[in-house]
Amino acid sequence: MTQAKVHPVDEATEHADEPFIRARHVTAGYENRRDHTRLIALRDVSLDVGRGEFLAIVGPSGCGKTTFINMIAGFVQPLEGEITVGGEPVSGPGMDRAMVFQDYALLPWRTVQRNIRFAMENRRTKPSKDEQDERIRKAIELVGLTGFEKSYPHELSGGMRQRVGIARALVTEPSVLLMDEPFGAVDAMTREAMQAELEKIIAQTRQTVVFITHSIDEAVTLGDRVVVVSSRPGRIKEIVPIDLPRPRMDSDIRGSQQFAELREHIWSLLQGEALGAKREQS
Ligand SMILES: Nc1ncnc2c1ncn2[C@@H]1O[C@H](COP(=O)(O)OP(=O)(O)OP(=O)(O)O)[C@@H](O)[C@H]1O
Repeated sequence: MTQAKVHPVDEATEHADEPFIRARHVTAGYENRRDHTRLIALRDVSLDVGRGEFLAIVGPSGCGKTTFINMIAGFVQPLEGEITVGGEPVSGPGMDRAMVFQDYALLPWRTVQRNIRFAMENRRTKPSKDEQDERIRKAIELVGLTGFEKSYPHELSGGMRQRVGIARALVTEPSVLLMDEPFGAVDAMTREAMQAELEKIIAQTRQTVVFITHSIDEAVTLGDRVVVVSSRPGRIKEIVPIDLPRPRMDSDIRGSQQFAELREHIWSLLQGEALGAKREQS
């Protein structure tokens, strides 16, 4: 893999006060046409994400995390409020935003190279064939899959498949990377390796990242800030700044007192939510 220039934390957060993604009083939900009811997934969420910031989101199952990033992606429209990216209201999907899914969402009949090319096909404005080839080569190099261009997904491990998913997201050179529990399906060791690689990749590409995870460790390891969402209908419970130096995969940082305190604090916020949800059900 190409050696990454790893940036210190103050560089990563220097733009955090210059909002790039803005959610203003966003409420989202889903209509049930059969019984004419409406489920509110998220209520009155306002949040700014700085350009180049890595924002991690944690919260109990069903609190609306996926709904939130689907709104940034333009797949779901808010019932109330507005989301803007780079000052423009989000009205649908666009090349400036790319999603990485937990289940990789690769096309099994296509090679690695052709899965990545897929992101640039069927677009109104797309790069020339030569430019596409060059971008695919670079993306494959960035995620460390050089030599596997002609492999099919079934010939790859889970971690390698997700690297293809990441390369496919990077190849359109989006300004925003949306990641929905991207390492949830890989084993614990691969997960740690992928976290380290993602940290290096983002240090090079400098995208703004919104990253959903169920792992507090992962959120503290990767995030410039961690948003803790309450149980459904999701609201922002607390935004925790993570002022740890990078790279965070360093064992001195992950084993530090400060890391442990942040983990403990987020855990206590989430524990309250899990217990709250139980009380509501009984
Ligand atoms: N397409 C849909 N139609 C109807 N209801 C939906 C739809 N998508 C999500 N929901 C509901 O909206 C709520 C929020 O779902 P969402 O997937 O956003 O939560 P989440 O926090 O990402 O959950 P998890 O952590 O389990 O992935 C849930 O109650 C879910 O059942």
